[in-house]
Amino acid sequence: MSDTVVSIQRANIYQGGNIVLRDVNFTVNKGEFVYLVGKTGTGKSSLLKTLYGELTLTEGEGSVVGFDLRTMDWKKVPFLRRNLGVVFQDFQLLTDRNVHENLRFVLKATGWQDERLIEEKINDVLDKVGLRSKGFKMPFEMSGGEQQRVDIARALLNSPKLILADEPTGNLDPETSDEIMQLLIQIAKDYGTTVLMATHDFIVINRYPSRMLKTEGGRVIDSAAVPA
Ligand SMILES: Nc1ncnc2c1ncn2[C@@H]1O[C@H](COP(=O)(O)OP(=O)(O)OP(=O)(O)O)[C@@H](O)[C@H]1O
Repeated sequence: MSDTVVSIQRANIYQGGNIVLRDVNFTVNKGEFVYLVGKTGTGKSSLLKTLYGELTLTEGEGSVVGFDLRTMDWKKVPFLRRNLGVVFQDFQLLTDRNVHENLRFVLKATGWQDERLIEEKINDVLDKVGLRSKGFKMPFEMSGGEQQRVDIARALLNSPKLILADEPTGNLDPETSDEIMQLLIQIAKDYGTTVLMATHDFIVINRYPSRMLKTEGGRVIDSAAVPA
């Protein structure tokens, strides 16, 4: 049981009073790499938002990295978020400061105080994404692929058990998408980090096949639950 990182059971997910997904059932274990796919408007973002506490789960059961989504309130959301890494399509780096300062900002905001540990952590995550020598660069001086690596480094700062990635290759050319995919898969393998990645990119999925959760017709279909 301790290997379960995400568990959603009999969940109904709503947006603005309308049901978007019903009777959602799946679990994801430590170190798994899982795609979240589905046509536009079928509920991928709603599901991700439920997992990171932006949408409240009101029906069914859910736990994410040990947090019970049913008892989640606004006071607990920051604690949940500290145990997650979230990676978006559009990087969302602070444009007025360099890479090192971007990472430092997040650590400070999440309660880190010891300067030596902060330095060590920043170097550690930059190493993990292959950007050790680029800490002084401003975001606008970096390529899209490098910015996405910084975003992944930022997601790794608090050693999350789970990374939620929303279209992380959406703005990248095929070659750079490959590099980012290899990095995410490597992170899952080397550190046992679970990755749940929403994507429309079937080139990526075909090159790096893995378990898929598909939103369709108001349901979530789990490729792991469908007999071959
Ligand atoms: N804040 C909101 N209020 C009301 N309805 C919403 C809200 N956000 C999304 N919806 C509706 O919920 C449904 C699912 O939207 P969602 O954003 O989860 O889909 P998606 O699969 O992530 O789409 P995309 O791939 O375009 O991001 C859609 O019908 C959408 O119009």
